[in-house]
Amino acid sequence: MEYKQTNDEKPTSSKDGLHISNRHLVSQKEDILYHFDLGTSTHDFVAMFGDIKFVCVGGSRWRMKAFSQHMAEMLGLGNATDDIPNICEGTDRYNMYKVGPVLAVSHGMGIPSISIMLHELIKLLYHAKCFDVTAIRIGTSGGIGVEPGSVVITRTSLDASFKPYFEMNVLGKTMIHSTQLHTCLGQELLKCSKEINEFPTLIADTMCTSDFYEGQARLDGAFCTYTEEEKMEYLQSAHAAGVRNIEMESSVFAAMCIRSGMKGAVVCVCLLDRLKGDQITSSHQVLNDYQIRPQKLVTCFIKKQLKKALEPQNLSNRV
Ligand SMILES: O=P(O)(O)O[C@H]1O[C@H](CO)[C@@H](O)[C@H]1O
Ligand SMILES: O=c1cc[nH]c(=O)[nH]1
Repeated sequence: MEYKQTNDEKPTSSKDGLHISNRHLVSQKEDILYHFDLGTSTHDFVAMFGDIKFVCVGGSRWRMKAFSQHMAEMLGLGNATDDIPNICEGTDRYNMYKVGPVLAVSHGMGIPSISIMLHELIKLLYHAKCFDVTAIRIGTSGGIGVEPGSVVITRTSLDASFKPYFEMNVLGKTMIHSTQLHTCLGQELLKCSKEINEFPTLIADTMCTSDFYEGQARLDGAFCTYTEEEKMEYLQSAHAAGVRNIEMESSVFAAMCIRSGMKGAVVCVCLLDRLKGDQITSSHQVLNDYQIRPQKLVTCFIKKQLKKALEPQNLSNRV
């Protein structure tokens, strides 16, 4: 097996904006973002998206719509009950909402789904000439040794063998990408949680798996080849390696933030403690309350950043 470390990737084009590293794309006359149903010949990306500073992504389309409605109210750009149009209504793959400088996009479940979305999102921001963009995944996860309802801000995304990188097969070769999230951004988010002071929040490593059942050592999938003791031993070794939650997209999200030059953070609420069980038994109301926690934290962070950008000493600087 051949390994190729790609962290020395040279951007083919970046100016001071987002990096893309694809010389083929630069010479292409038109770029169709197929899964967004958007294209550079049919849409004016600079006019539509040029002011974007924050991109928030999450698995569920309903969560991302509710988040953008909440954001509209918090930024004084509307009411939480106002309808916000889905920019990608021509396709049922992903939903996209824009509220001022904040773009909210759903990504479905798992690495392949978010990876396709991120390729098109990064190209969208590049074509729109966006710069200094912060990307945050707001999600749900299974905790390891933490109280349900706790929010974990990811330090590094680890794979199922607790390795701190994302492996991808390209042309039959294994490419390796770093999965460390932005340290200062994580600290800023933790500060916001302290200010909100409504739910426990911690910075820790997150394990990213390619499956919800066997991939996360559950005993309640359609198939299971291990004992309860083996499951517990695996989860305990994840805990010993520094993992405090498990989800399914953080590795490629972290890798693509680094490759594109976006500051990236992953903020996930824990729906249960996997050391105590596998099934998610909380009521809809409790789960809904949990799901809102990362949104509250990220809204607080974005509001603070926008306020800071408007302070006289920062007005000449970029957000
Ligand atoms: O809450 P979201 O963002 O969907 O993420 C988590 O939930 C899904 C599994 O239920 C996986 O996609 C996992 O990463
Ligand atoms: O246990 C869980 C809960 C949410 N999402 C996951 O990936 N795992």
